[in-house]
Amino acid sequence: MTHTIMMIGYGAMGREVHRLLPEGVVLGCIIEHPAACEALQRELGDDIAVVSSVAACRVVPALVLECAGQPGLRAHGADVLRQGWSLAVISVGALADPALYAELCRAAEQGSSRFEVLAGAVAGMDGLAAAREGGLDTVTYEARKAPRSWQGSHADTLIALDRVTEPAVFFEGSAGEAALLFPANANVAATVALAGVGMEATTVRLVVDPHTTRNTHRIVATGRFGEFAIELSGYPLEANPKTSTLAALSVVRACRRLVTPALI
Ligand SMILES: NC(=O)C1=CN([C@@H]2O[C@H](COP(=O)(O)OP(=O)(O)OC[C@H]3O[C@@H](n4cnc5c(N)ncnc54)[C@H](O)[C@@H]3O)[C@@H](O)[C@H]2O)C=CC1
Ligand SMILES: O=C([O-])CC(=O)C(=O)O
Repeated sequence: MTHTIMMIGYGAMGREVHRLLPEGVVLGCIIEHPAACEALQRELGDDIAVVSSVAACRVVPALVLECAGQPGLRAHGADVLRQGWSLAVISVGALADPALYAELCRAAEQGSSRFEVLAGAVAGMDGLAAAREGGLDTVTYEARKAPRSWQGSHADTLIALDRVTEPAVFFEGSAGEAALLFPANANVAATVALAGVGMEATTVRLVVDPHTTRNTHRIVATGRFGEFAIELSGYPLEANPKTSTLAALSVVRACRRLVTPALI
């Protein structure tokens, strides 16, 4: 049996996910910016429809993968859910906006559908969400990336990225603030918050490190379960140094779950 999926956004991550789709999963439709549709349709040929809205999509996807960035989730997420289609979300930071979160929940109720928050570039979200059931005391999250990975973000206004010679913390605040101020770089802050103690209570530190080529994520949690510290040092995608390879792989895993009887 073949499962047809749809993708919102076909940038660095979308292309990597497409390349690694498991056997039995095919990409049937892509939603992209209107300006990008024609060239992308030419590039991909007729087997994949490239459209600019949910309404124009002629396939009924088994799963919709949002790989479009926070504005893409805002633009199309609710329409997908109202259609009754399952949505896997990678631009999780957009959910730090309570109005969007509520809109997506309403749309899911209307369409009898659901959206899944993907773990993305980090690990341990299963353990954190389980620990929450017993009560969590503190959760902190630190992201450490090279200057080129922060370039073009809000970090440019906080620190001279091209002049740092030692690791430097340029942002400390809540997960909600981080996720919305750094839409292409701090989605994980919102993921950790949603799995744990929420957008306000999750403490976030963002670090620029001129000595690293990795995207490193460190999560420390304490609670009734005990405590854990997880550090994940990921390779950035070549096509976009802001984005970790593992984030794309977590989208591939969501597709794998369509074709395996045992869910892991
Ligand atoms: N949860 C996580 O761990 C992570 C999440 N992300 C999220 O994934 C997003 C995608 O990452 P990349 O592929 O590396 O970014 P990218 O910038 O290479 O690709 C984004 C694609 O989405 C398209 N797009 C933008 N707005 C759209 C809209 N309104 N409708 C349809 N398509 C639209 C763009 O044209 C582009 O092709 C990031 O912006 C970020 O929000 C990235 C890394 C980690
Ligand atoms: O891919 C990463 O390392 C994390 C990232 O960009 C995000 O949280 O938005």
